[in-house]
Amino acid sequence: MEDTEHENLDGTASQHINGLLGSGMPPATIKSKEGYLANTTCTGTNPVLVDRVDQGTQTHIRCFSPQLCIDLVDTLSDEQITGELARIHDDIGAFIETRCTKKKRENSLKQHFKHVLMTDGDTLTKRLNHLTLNFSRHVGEANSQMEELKKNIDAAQTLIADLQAPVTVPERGDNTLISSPAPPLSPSGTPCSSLKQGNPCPYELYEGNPFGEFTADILDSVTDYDRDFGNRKTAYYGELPYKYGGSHHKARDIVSNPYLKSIIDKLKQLPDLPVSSNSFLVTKYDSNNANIPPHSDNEPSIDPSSSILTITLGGPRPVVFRRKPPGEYEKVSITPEHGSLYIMSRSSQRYFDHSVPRISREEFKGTRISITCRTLDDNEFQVKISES
Ligand SMILES: O=C(O)CCC(=O)C(=O)O
Ligand SMILES: [Fe+2]
Repeated sequence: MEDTEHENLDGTASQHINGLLGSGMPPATIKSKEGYLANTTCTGTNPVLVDRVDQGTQTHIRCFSPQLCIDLVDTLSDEQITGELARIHDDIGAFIETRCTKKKRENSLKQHFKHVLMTDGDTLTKRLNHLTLNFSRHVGEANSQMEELKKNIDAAQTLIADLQAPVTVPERGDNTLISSPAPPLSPSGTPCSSLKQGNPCPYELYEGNPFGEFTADILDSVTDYDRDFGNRKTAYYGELPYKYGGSHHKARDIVSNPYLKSIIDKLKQLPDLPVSSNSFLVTKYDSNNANIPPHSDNEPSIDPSSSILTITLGGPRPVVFRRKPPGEYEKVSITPEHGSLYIMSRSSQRYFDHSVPRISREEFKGTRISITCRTLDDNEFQVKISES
């Protein structure tokens, strides 16, 4: 900080010592003639300079202390006071004439240092405000950089998960799922026939309708939906919380929904289908407008080796799969029947998205409820039940 000009009490201008406490600046020297207070040869130790440690830089500094000056005025001799005043006032003759008594001169000197003290106080406040402002700006910038970093980490984790997932490069004309184990295919014809030859199929149908004995109506009546997305309602059950696309579901024990549990128990007993799912999302499509937009189930929280199994109960709704660019934007759709199960691999999410689009009123044949089962990874992206 530079030395500042300030008005003396009597209206004359003089530079004053401006070694701000804590400012880290070296103490300024008194302007022309050295006064008694700051004159080391006079006092031996230069008492108006105090040692401080600057908090910002942790450096040791010597600061001018106007308060110490005020305290010392009482100890000065007449001659010393006059010397100090001479340092402050250019026209000392005129000054002495108007303030003749020693007491008055003492007071004048004290006033001078009080003024310095206050001016320094103001400067300090301004500087502090300035620093606070700068600091908040830096904190703001750091926060947005942190957000950006989090997004990048998420994206990187997804990429790593995708790369680590077992990918079976399909033979030309091989329309099987992009991972093993492959469950039995539906006898109802070859799926994915509309995909270009050589492109792997994003789903596989489990043979038959293993969940035909269950009903959408009963499941609906016993299910406590925890999210209403406007276009669909969902209820989540699982031992870990589940986070996707800006939504967050708390962990909820599936035993609280015995009907759903009996459906999952059945799923776990299906032959040729090892199920390690620990996360169950019930989604209700109760009108022609109900839908889920195109998306991929590619959250880092889903175990890279997880299969994504979807059980359908109730009315038919087409599920559309699209091959992601680069390449052709091919579409393939299925209409899973009541009681059926379709399976996607986690790795297929890298190549395809899927959706349940709106349909016309005429096409709507009743509420569809799907149960999507996934294996969530108990990794850093998940908060344990106890913390949720
Ligand atoms: O209802 C369906 O078949 C799809 C549900 C789905 O894609 C999801 O929950 O991520
Ligand atoms: Fe999905």
